Amino acid sequence: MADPITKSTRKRILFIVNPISGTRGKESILHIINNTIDNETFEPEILFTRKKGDALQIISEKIAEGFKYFVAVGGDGTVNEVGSAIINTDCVMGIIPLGSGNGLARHLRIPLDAAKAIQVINKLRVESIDYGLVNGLPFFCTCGVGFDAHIGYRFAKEKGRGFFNYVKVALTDFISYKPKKYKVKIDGTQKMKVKAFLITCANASQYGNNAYIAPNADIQDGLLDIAIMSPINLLQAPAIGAMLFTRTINKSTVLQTGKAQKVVIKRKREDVVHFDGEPIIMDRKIKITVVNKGLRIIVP
Ligand SMILES: Nc1ncnc2c1ncn2[C@@H]1O[C@H](COP(=O)(O)OP(=O)(O)OP(=O)(O)O)[C@@H](O)[C@H]1O
Repeated sequence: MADPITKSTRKRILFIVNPISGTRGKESILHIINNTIDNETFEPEILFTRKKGDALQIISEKIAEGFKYFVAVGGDGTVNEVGSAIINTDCVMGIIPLGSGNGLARHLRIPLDAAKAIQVINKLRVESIDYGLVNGLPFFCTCGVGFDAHIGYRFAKEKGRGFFNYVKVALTDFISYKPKKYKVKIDGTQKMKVKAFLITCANASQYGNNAYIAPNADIQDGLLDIAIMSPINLLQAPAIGAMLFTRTINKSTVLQTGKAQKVVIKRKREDVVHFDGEPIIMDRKIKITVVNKGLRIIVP
């Protein structure tokens, strides 16, 4: 008599690889995933994106096929695409951090080594984290206006990726960048007019590459950390840079900080905004809010 057909109880997991993220080639990742994933728990499939925005389309099709686990293989832009596709669902995101900055993975202490990141996925410890919305667009690490948005815009046009290209763009543009005037309203009550080098709303503590703009950010507290940096000159820049990387920027006199559920920023005209380092031109008025624990994610 033939064996009865048994339905697999393995969890279907899709690895979505962004081939252009970071500086490393992605050929070896296929072997690393296949050799490391726990095949008793998971039934893996691996797909490469072909263009920006692909992940959203792929994920909506795969949810219909019964997939619940989606792994972003790339940097914060890839994490943003995968995360945005599954917010407020019972789907779960994993990360293999192969990008340039890897801010969310670093915040969550997901190992930067691919095999070790997959071992974290195998353990399947799931937590819910907050995400932000900037004029309706989700972000998981940071969003902002000013110099960081300007650099995101310039970096997106660069052919090369990676930390050194990022630093090259930042150093080249620092001298010519002109701080701008903003009206800021925090939680509907606190109003201020500022001239700022940048304004960042942080869900996670860092931009990526361990550059901590909001060292005390808690990704589960239902609040955004606001950082308003006053205009700085060339002489101040090295010390400010050092404070970013030593988690002490919140002690600097050039930074005003606070926590909020809602921030409204008004500028003179429409201009660039970044969400997780991805640049986009937005209206002069930007509304930034936070959704408490709206994304399920695998953490160490
Ligand atoms: N196949 C593809 N071809 C071109 N661009 C892609 C493709 N797949 C995704 N993208 C886009 O590539 C951009 C960069 O990806 P990602 O942010 O993951 O890498 P990164 O910039 O090197 O890392 P990080 O954001 O951590 O600094 C994102 O805007 C993403 O949407």
